[in-house]
Amino acid sequence: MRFLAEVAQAGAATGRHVVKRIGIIGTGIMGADHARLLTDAVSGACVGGVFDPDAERAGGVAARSGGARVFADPYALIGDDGIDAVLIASSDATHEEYVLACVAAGKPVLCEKPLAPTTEGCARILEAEAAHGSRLVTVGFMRRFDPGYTDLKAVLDGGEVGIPLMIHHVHRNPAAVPGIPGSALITNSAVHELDITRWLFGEEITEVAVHTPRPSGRAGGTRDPQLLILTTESGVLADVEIFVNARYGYEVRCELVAEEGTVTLDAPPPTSLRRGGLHARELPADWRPRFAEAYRLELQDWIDGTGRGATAWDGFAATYVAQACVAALESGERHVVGMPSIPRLYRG
Ligand SMILES: NC(=O)c1ccc[n+]([C@@H]2O[C@H](COP(=O)([O-])OP(=O)(O)OC[C@H]3O[C@@H](n4cnc5c(N)ncnc54)[C@H](O)[C@@H]3O)[C@@H](O)[C@H]2O)c1
Ligand SMILES: O[C@H]1[C@H](O)[C@@H](O)[C@H](O)[C@@H](O)[C@H]1O
Repeated sequence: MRFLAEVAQAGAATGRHVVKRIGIIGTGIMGADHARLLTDAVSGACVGGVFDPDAERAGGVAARSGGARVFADPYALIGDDGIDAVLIASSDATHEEYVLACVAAGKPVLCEKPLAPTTEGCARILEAEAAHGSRLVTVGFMRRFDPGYTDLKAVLDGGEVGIPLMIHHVHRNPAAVPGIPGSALITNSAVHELDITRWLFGEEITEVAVHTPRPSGRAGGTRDPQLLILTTESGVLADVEIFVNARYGYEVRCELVAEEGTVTLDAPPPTSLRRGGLHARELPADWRPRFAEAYRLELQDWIDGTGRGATAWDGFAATYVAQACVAALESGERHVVGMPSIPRLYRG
């Protein structure tokens, strides 16, 4: 984020240590976790204020963040002179209105994924940023900072395994809210694989298909699991198994298949137990332990203004492909994505 970089430079020039005061909107699981990281694990930042409709929850996070202010109005937080940048971790449907308010106020904003659940909502954000004239928005696709994914990309980009042909993704959660629509598996969960596939290969997804086996009896009527088949511009085939009621734990892994070899991204930690005829490794209950380092690096990058995070365009593109996948799920047919061309603000 250019603004945060400028603040840092100003601090360096005057010899003062500048701490950016972050306002957090939404202090549920992710908002609380980001507040903890900003307070304890990220340098150059503090939590300046929080808002959540659940005032008690907001108060608890503020107290654990060194006594941050609790705002009664999210727009007052966004407009406050004591808040340098905003982190949005409220529910998906609320992201658009808060991101637009941040852009209107000229404040850098890190918005949890998805940027917005609809392409229309994402497009309104692109228009607002274009009218502002520079990038303010970062999207919380934290896998771009996960050491496993960055290693995999380095091997691929270094040419060590040659031309990529296929990638197999597995994304499993232990349990989801019973009966959620099948589309939510795509827009809320598989959207990570849509982003990471674009990022890994540096190209767009052009065609999608979605297959469903008989649904798990544990899914309360949801079409779960699903198998997404994606084709990229150069002809790489990516399959994504998304299974949000897998019961046994949280797991994300993948295997890249290329002309000269394969690269496997397995689930950390590396420690495993051999005992009584078994070789076992503990699995986390959710994404926070699995991607702890990715969240920390993502936040540090945002605070430092290095700008490696996903842009509003990346947020738009992921939602655009997700919408094509939802159409493919509903029709049972293959869909051509037809991605619009990238606006000038996001080129290069
Ligand atoms: N990057 C990741 O790996 C990751 C992981 C989990 C969740 N997420 C995303 O983070 C966001 C939050 O997810 P969560 O798991 O923390 O959910 P959560 O339900 O635990 O928290 C959401 C919070 O938003 C608050 N909220 C509801 N309506 C609001 C409004 N109008 N204004 C402000 N706050 C409002 C709720 O009171 C709640 O405290 C979601 O968009 C989700 O998709 C990202
Ligand atoms: O909102 C969460 C989050 O984005 C996690 O990273 C993902 O693994 C889950 O499937 C999803 O429900």
